[in-house]
Amino acid sequence: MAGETAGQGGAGSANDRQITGAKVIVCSPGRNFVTLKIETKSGVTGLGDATLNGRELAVVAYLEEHVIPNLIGRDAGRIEDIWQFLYRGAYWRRGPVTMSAIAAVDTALWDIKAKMAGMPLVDLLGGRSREGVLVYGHANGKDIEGTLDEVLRYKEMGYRAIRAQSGVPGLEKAYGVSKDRMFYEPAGSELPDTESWDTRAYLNFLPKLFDRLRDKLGFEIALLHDGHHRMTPQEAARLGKSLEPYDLFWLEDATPAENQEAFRLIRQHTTTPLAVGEVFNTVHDCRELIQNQLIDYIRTTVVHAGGITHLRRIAHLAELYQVRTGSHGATDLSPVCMGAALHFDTWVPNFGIQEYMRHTDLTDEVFPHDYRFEDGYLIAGLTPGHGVTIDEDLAAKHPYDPKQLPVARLRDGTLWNW
Ligand SMILES: O=C(O)[C@@H](O)[C@@H](O)[C@H](O)[C@H](O)CO
Ligand SMILES: [Mg+2]
Repeated sequence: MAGETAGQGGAGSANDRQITGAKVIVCSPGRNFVTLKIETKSGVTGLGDATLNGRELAVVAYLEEHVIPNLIGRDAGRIEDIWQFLYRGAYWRRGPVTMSAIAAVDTALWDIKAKMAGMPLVDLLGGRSREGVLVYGHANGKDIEGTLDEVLRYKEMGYRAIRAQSGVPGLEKAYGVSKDRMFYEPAGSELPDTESWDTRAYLNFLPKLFDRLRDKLGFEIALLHDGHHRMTPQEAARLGKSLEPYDLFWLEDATPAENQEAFRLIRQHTTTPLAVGEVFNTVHDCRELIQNQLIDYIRTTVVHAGGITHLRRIAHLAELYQVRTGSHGATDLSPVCMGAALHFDTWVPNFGIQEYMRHTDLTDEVFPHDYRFEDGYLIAGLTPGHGVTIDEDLAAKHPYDPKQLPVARLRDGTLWNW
């Protein structure tokens, strides 16, 4: 770009920072991941996660057709300007596909900038606010005793916070209960499976699960639960109230949050902490929730909420209203997202907790990384950048495998929120 000299866009010269190429790597080491790799003239490259579970190829097309051609020749150091170009310049703003594509670019550019500055991403963001990032794991079972066994197993593994999801009597399937004990992969078929749902059965059952868990565990371990968008506000209020004796760390996705006002009704009835936001893509999806303190934790992520640049804006707004971060971290967010998220989590002042569903060993081989689990925390590494790379040869051995998320229907056949 005309008139640029070293220092205007960060480490290295503008020439070094010039974007010379970018490519999308799609792979499926057990599940699908979409990764954007940006190359600069200096040879320094950066990675961003662009995985949108069940809609992966939409983001691939968006990146390849509408984003990458606009990146070539730009200064990789101008992260904000590129973000604004991709957001405002798109005209059709917001939404999961657009914001996941922008997120991948943004994450890769932050990775490049930190590498060129020779520092771990957390230092570029402002330095460590904590040594380790408190994480929660996913324990689930087909019934109360099965779930209790899994919660105890996660406690043995060193987790200090554990999400508990159980099968519900009378229902063939329930959200969050996996066939494979460690790795819950809901996108299990090329076209959506149909799962049946009965909210009343769930509402009458769940307090019994947490009563048993607290009776066995006591109150030291933080317990979480994901309602996964299934309840009406009034039903969520009833559940939150019934769970108060069990001191949950949070009740997540209590009701669909397109209508942010719905949380006011839940808030009036219960002190159970509320978390929401894994499906949000910009600050506009959660502004009223945060400003009216209708929630306690915001679940937005690096990969689905516009990258580090936008997630930082959401966290700053949340900080003003004493809302803490609690980023989504399911297995359908790649290790690239987890790596960047951990640097963000280690810096962000109003940190709450980080979801950590653990990836399979094969996924970790495709995405070598320097973060590690220790005594209930994840510790971000000291490698310059976000600390995650990709083994492209190994990735190429695991091609895309079309999968979609399930749908849910009530007993009368009504299509419901999965
Ligand atoms: O909180 C969670 O981890 C869940 O809501 C996710 O497992 C979610 O169902 C998947 O990420 C959807 O792809
Ligand atoms: Mg969730």
